[in-house]
Amino acid sequence: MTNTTAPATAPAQGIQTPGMQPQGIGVPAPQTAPTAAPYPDIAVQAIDLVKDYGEGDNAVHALRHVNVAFERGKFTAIMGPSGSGKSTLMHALSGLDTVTSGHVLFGGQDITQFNDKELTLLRRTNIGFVFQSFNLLPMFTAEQNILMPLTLAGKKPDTQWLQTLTTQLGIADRLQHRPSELSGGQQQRVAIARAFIAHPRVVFADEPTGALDTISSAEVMGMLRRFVKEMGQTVIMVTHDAAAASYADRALVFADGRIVADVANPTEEGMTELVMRQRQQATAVLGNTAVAD
Ligand SMILES: Nc1ncnc2c1ncn2[C@@H]1O[C@H](COP(=O)(O)OP(=O)(O)OP(=O)(O)O)[C@@H](O)[C@H]1O
Repeated sequence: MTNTTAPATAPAQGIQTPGMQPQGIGVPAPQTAPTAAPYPDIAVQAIDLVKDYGEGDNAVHALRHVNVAFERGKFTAIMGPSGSGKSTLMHALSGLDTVTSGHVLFGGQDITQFNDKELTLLRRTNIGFVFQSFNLLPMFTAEQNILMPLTLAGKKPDTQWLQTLTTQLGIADRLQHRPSELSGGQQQRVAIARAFIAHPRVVFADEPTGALDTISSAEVMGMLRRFVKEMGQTVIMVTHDAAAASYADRALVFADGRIVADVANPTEEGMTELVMRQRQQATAVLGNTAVAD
């Protein structure tokens, strides 16, 4: 078992912004990296997570000792300026990328200790992904795309769940169409059905509304929210869209590899203001650096 440098508690980190209610989970962090789920309410947790790209003077510090726990059955949005570390955190939490130091507990298991085979199995059975560009396979029908995670895992299709999901998403009559015959909003709904088909513990969504118009975005976000509220799913979403973030139970704001705000029940206006402030601060820092240079 590996010793961690985790603090005694791992609260949701960050500056609590006036007028916004903080939502620190305050989960006691384990003193050593555990192999069983000690905190059943936590779906995934980052402990003292560091990710550096490159070394020495050229190193980019993408994650700077991030501590955060994501509750089961909650919808969390991650916002922040470009380059602040949002995607890096999501890739670390979902086992898509390695970290420099620290731990990721997924269902209580330290996945930073997993080998490639274990990570592939984890992603196939416990994680669903939704991407900005849908990532559907063009030669397959909508139904075949949705069932792909089960097909790859050699599992039988759960026809009842397929029907429930596609009815809820309003695509039950589009299942025999190929992606090119569907609108962007419909393609994203197919991608969402695919993300949930294998009953994953966590669905990670990376800019799910980035390629959609305002109306399709609102529909897709409403559906994600329903899956969380009515079916107890856990969703973690990176977004630049404050309107999308307002569907979440909680929003984290990243800046320069750190969580700088942790907001419960975010509103579009509140998140727009917060992210704007972070962007201005980042620009001011860049300006000062240029002057100093
Ligand atoms: N493979 C890589 N090699 C070197 N640097 C990288 C790599 N991937 C990311 N970075 C750097 O790490 C930092 C964080 O990047 P990350 O993609 O996590 O930011 P982000 O907040 O998701 O940005 P965006 O909103 O633009 O997608 C950035 O400075 C980025 O340039």
